[in-house]
Amino acid sequence: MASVLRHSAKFTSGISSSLAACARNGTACAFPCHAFRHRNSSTSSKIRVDLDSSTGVAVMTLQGPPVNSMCMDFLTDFAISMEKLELDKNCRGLILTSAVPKVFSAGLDIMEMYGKGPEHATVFWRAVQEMWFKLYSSNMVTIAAVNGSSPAGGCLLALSSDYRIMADNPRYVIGLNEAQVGIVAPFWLKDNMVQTLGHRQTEKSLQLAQLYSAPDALKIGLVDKLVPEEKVLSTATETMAKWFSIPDHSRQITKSMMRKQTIDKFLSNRETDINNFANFVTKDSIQKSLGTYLAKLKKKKA
Ligand SMILES: CC/C=C\C/C=C\C/C=C\C=C\CC(=O)SCCNC(=O)CCNC(=O)[C@H](O)C(C)(C)COP(=O)(O)OP(=O)(O)OC[C@H]1O[C@@H](n2cnc3c(N)ncnc32)[C@H](O)[C@@H]1OP(=O)(O)O
Repeated sequence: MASVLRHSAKFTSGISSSLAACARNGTACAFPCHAFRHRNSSTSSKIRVDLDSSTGVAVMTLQGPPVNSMCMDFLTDFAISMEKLELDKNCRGLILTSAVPKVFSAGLDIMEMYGKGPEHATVFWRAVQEMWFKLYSSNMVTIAAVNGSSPAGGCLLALSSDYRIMADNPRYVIGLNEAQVGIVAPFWLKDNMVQTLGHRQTEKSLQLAQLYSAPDALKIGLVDKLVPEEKVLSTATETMAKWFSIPDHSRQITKSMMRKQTIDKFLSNRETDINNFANFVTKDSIQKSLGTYLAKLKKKKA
């Protein structure tokens, strides 16, 4: 990542230090509390992170136009940012959002899977796994503030968070449409979706590669709440306060208990999954599907 965390915090009063202590200890603290904030910012080309140490909330803003697609740089920045936040005692919660108008994330960058050899596929898939694993197994409270369309890998970010708030715009879509692209959602992401939607709904969604409009996503439980677009981030911040009212240790143990089976299965099969992906994605037939899909995406504009 090009940049490093810059510590721009200004310790201006005893009030701010007691709020920071509140954030560290995981005790309930009434916020938004705008006074005397401590802010740490980190910016890379694809991702910006702003941590407010006084509230314990970090906002990770995806800023890779045109569509926040997940290329290697994006995945690397994401992993480094997550590691830093996870180690930061001032950080208890993470909000994911996008600075790109109308798009949360278009998912994996198809160019990383098209016309590349097995070595690249291996490195790329490990990075994709790592993104999911870091978010899904995070100790932080994670909230996806989905302020635009969120297909495939974009939906992965939302699904692996603890709570999903989406902009109430029927033109924004979310879902796992891998089958449409000619590829297959990995087992760990399928398991993640089953936990959220149940088996039957997941099976239909995956086989039909369904992208749901925001209202339909709410109906099936793929997102938890719809709010007007301009309120997505503020609602995420308010929601965070509710999750922060639970002591960190008991919430974290509960989260890891709920997610353990999926994580254990992922860890035991991680290398096989990478090999499967590398074999699968480099097959001529899959490359042909990806090429056709890419051409369709480009043609849309013409
Ligand atoms: C045996 C099994 C073993 C292992 C598992 C195997 C396989 C699993 C493999 C993969 C899992 C993959 C998950 C994925 O994430 S695949 C990516 C799927 N993503 C999509 O289908 C989204 C496609 N994009 C869109 O639908 C739209 O772009 C949009 C709704 C997000 C935004 O629409 P806009 O109208 O605002 O923008 P566009 O004009 O469509 O796009 C602008 C620009 O960006 C390019 N682009 C869009 N999406 C991608 C992408 N995902 N990757 C790369 N490039 C993308 C698009 O072509 C335009 O480019 P140009 O400006 O025309 O050059």
